[in-house]
Amino acid sequence: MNELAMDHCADIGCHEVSLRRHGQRVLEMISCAFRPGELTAVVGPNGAGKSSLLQVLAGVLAASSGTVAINEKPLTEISAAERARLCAFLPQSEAPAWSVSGADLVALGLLPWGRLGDRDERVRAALARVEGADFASRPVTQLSGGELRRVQLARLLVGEAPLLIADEPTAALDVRHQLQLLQTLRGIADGGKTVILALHDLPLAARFCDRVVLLERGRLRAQGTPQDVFTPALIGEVYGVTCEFRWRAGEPEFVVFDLV
Ligand SMILES: Nc1ncnc2c1ncn2[C@@H]1O[C@H](COP(=O)(O)OP(=O)(O)OP(=O)(O)O)[C@@H](O)[C@H]1O
Repeated sequence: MNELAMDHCADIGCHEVSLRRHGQRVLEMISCAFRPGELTAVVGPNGAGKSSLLQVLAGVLAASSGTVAINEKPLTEISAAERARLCAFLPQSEAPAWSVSGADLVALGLLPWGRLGDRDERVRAALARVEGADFASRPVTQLSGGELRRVQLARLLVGEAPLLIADEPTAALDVRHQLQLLQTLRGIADGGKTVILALHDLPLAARFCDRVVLLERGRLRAQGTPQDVFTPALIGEVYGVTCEFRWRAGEPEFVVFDLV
């Protein structure tokens, strides 16, 4: 058996989750489920609650009420060490605290599994997935924004947690690396992992994701397939734009016409 694969799959669900931050209600009675084999995009306007929801799912923030459970076990009953083996999380932004090499930063993603004989090989393979071999020996404080993000993504990908949660993973990437990342994450989901992403890029979400969770001002506005959720009426209303979504052989063409 693979040395890392202790938990093979992760069903994660939240039930009536609400969250208050500094007295402000930022999530209100959110219920949704994420299954192995699925790539889900959490979308919505700025401030809708995407990062907050991802942090609650990853156990970084505790819900004010409601429950989050992985494989039907409440997150509150899962130890931090066990959670780290179940869930790899990439926050929206994260400045490097000190100047380690790219390879050492990626290797942090293996910490939940202790010392591994093939650490270096795993780190090399993860960096290769983001075309980041050249960053292995570079101090991370000397990388560009997109290069650093790719190293952080390699850290997300290096372990074998069955659940991957990434907050705006494509935000700093050029178009080639956005496509490459979504293809990689699609393949990871097809391999049986549960993958949840906050995304602003609706065409990318439509093209690669199985499911979309649409948040609006802390509430769950819609969830379903991209074709269910990405309708001009709904997206237009939630984002305050006029837009057109056309579907051609399952591929979306999305055009924003104007502000409303
Ligand atoms: N640390 C914090 N303390 C208090 N309120 C916060 C904090 N972080 C976010 N908020 C508030 O919570 C709400 C949801 O923020 P969140 O970051 O989850 O939204 P988001 O959908 O990820 O937005 P964006 O697309 O801009 O990243 C917003 O009203 C925001 O102002």
